[in-house]
Amino acid sequence: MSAEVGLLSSCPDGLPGCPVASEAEAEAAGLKLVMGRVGDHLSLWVPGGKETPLSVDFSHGKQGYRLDPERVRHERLVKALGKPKDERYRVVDATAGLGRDAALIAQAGFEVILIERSPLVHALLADGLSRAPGALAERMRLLPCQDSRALQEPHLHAVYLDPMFPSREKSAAVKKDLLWLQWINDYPSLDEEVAMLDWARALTPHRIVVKRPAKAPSLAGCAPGFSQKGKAVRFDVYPMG
Ligand SMILES: C[S@@+](CC[C@H](N)C(=O)[O-])C[C@H]1O[C@@H](n2cnc3c(N)ncnc32)[C@H](O)[C@@H]1O
Repeated sequence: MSAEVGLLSSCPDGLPGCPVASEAEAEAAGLKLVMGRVGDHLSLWVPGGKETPLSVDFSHGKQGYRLDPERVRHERLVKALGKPKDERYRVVDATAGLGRDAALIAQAGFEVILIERSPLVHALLADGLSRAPGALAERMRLLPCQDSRALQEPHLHAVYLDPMFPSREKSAAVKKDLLWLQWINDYPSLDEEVAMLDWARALTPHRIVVKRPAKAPSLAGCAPGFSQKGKAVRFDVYPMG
């Protein structure tokens, strides 16, 4: 079950959560997270906590560094996607989250369609995209908040999937933002994993790429054609022709 989030008045309208007048009120109510604006960034944080609030920023911090064009081509995700063929430059990121992987894909030269079904995560992502540098924002199109399986989009180079997977590490070792995402999102069941892979196949992209923790079983128990393996994560590639 997803944790309830305290919503300050600076949040966009219509988000699921519990309206609060202040961070202190959210803390007193025992809410695990609170959302509101910190400067011009829509942000999520632990009320009364010491951690830096989480927001989406494609220009600064770690994300800005990862998007350096020289670094991008060495990224395993970009290698897993391969080169576009038949003039197909579009990739659907069906589990867009905070848009970090989508930004890498866009920076590698693809047009990315981003889909995110969690309204809170979607709001953070939309806010980050509204401040993204023009060249990057032009290649990233965020669809309204929805389940990606509603989408039917032909002529794709790839469908990219990065569904939540329960971390085997203790909470302290899990990165703060990943842990907070785990609090507000549910893990997919095996049936949902199967449905996700079936949906991706039905779009007939050149390939499907799935991000998994290094030691996790493959999505829906379906063996990939090959994998780009790293220490912590791997990218399973399902070539489709
Ligand atoms: C692990 S996060 C993705 C992180 C992302 N790759 C990034 O770079 O920030 C998984 C996200 O997928 C979203 N998600 C899972 N299933 C989905 C579906 N069927 N349709 C749309 N979004 C989905 C979840 O809400 C969650 O935010």
